[in-house]
Amino acid sequence: MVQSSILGFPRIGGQRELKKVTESYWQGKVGVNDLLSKGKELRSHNWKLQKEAGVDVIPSNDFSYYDQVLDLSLLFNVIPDRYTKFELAPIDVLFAMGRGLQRKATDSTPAVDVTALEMVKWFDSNYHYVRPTFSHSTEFKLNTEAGLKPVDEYLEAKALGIETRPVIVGPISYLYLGKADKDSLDLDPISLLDKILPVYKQLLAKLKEAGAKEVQIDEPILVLDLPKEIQAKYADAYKALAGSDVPEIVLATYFGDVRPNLSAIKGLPVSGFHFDFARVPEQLDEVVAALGDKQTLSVGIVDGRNIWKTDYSKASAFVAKAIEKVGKDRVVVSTSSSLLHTPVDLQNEKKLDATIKDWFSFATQKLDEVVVLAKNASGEDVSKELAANAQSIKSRQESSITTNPKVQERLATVNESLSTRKVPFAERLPSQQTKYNLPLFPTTTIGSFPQTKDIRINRNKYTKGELTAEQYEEFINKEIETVVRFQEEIGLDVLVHGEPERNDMVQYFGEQLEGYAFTTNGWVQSYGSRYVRPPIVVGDVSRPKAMTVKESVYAQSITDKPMKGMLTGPVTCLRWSFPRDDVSQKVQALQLGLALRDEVQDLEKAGITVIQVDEPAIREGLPLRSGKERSDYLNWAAQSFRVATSGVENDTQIHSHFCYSDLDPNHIKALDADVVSIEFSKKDDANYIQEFSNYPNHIGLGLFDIHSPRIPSKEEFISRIEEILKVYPANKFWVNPDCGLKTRGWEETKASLTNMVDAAKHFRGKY
Ligand code: MET
Ligand SMILES: [Zn+2]
Repeated sequence: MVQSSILGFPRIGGQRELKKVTESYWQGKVGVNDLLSKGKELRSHNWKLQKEAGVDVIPSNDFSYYDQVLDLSLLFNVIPDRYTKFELAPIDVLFAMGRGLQRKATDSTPAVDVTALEMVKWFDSNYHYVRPTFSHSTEFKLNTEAGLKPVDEYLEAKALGIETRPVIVGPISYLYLGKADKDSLDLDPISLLDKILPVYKQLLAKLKEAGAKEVQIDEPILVLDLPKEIQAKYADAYKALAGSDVPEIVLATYFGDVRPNLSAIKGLPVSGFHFDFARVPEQLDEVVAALGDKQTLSVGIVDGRNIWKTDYSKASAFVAKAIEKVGKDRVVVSTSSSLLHTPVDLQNEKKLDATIKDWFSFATQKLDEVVVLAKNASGEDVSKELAANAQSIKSRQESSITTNPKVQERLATVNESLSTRKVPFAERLPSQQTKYNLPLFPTTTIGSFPQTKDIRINRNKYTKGELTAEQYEEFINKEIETVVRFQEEIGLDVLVHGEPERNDMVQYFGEQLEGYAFTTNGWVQSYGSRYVRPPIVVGDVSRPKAMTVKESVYAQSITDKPMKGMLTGPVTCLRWSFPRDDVSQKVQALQLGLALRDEVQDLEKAGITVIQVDEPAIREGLPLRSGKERSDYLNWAAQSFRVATSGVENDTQIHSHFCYSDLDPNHIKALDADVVSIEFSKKDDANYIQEFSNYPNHIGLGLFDIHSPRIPSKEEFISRIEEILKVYPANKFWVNPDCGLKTRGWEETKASLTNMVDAAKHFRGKY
């Protein structure tokens, strides 16, 4: 019998239950018991769902209140000292590491003020993990203060009558994805392997004691270009872990091609491997050749990263090929990765066009997909399911919704001159300086201001038809005015309108572009309690009419300061959508570039001549391995940005913005934006800044963390700027936060920005 499995299920709940309860907990509206019992309820719901769908191998410990990597850090006691000195409850230590904590002293508790740990993209996905941060004083041990999460959750499922396979990130990936803390910069995390292995071993032994027969250990770094030294660690590490005192180990990789690292995993004492064949089907022959004769092969063929229905006929043929090679008993049909990256349930979509909806499959539907494929491979009769599936696949292939000849004709006109500004930066700069006459250390923000409850309520009312278009516009204009007046009051130089009309920086555009479908409830976790609702590219993309001009023009009309127009760049629109799988990403990005080019030019015509085109997702789209695919990507990514932005006059100032992860300075330079803001507050890396010192275009290095409610003082800003000035010149130095402020409250926003502007003024006095 061929078995079915999944590598993980979304934990947020079909109605974002996890977000609601976590945020209520942070606000002190509910207690820790409410939080914990909601978590339990969600886990139980998800396990039962999988059981009822007939999934054979059901994961546990895929749940998390914030991030599964952070959970491991807490469990292994990888907790920098700065988080332990306040005697916080374990769950609060977890949240403090994840998002920072600033709390006034009370009679019984001391004041707390700690920044968050660094948050980084999980491979090429839009999920973020909290980076394990090690120092010489890190003392690995099982931190049992809050129980032992993997064991407790295993037992919790068992009590419901559900046998599960606990999942944890493996030791080499865990260390490799981490970094040294500020106080221990000479420390190479991987050197800690021998110290962490016994703790992993202890944990595995406890799982075995609890009854777990098998664990899923994720080693996703095996799809990266790994240095030989790292590859070489696998053999000994897994020899140390495996044994009769621990459960069988299934080692899982995903998101890419494992072949260049096959030597690292060949012969490991594990019971089986999981590979991502949805992404890289070509690796089948070679990975099979590397298997031992008893090792199982988990065939990740149902895409955990996208929402398209699996083509049963293709997938079955693939599974059959795998079976032919290793036999039925050793094949498990699985999702390519955890389903964390897909929305919970298509059935929650009431508004999707029925034809299009029939092309999709969300996490809950993917459960049925692995089950049907496994049954089919086992010889059970699933002919009804196969026939229905064939019908949906055909309907999509033959649909006219997906093609627009006009878009395709225009795409053919894209060339070098369409993607290059009229003159180089050095010649644009003087005309921009004359036009805007900005002081040294010009201050600006990244775009969004707090998305208050009031904004959400009014947007909701408008969506439901309870507000007319005029009423809603009036409301938005009032919000814009508040934001504009505040910025004038504290003396910011280049203003923004605050983006109150936008639910999300990608969805907002997706909803206005042709070729897109969007969901009402298709939430996916991005980080912590922040979820996004990616729109879906279903066909050729075009822009029927202006998308942002009205709000920007209104904002400009009420101030004399320059008003920055705000757009989301083509690559980010694509990366934060579910892309088509029937045409290349390059084609989709260039189509978006053309649509945005029209928007940029419409803004310019309307008098908005500072225009920011955000590209925070360029980095995450970078193919995980170096080589042709990566260099091609960099070319088309930069080109689509330039297609969008190069049609403007010399004195129009193009800004761009990057956040979330280290982007190679060369990739930023390839965009030729006049001003670039880069998230920087948690980086502390002088070498990185240095890369820009000889770059003529202007840079704003993010000066404070917008993911945290904490307020940096003016002095803190000053010393931060002083640090940067040691390696970066004052004459092209912009002053701005890390990113947009939409997730923050007004109180901290006001205080932080005021301090930031005051610090800029301090330096103007000195230069
Ligand atoms: C994730 S980048 C966000 C940029 C956007 N303009 C904002 O301020 O919200
Ligand atoms: Zn950002």
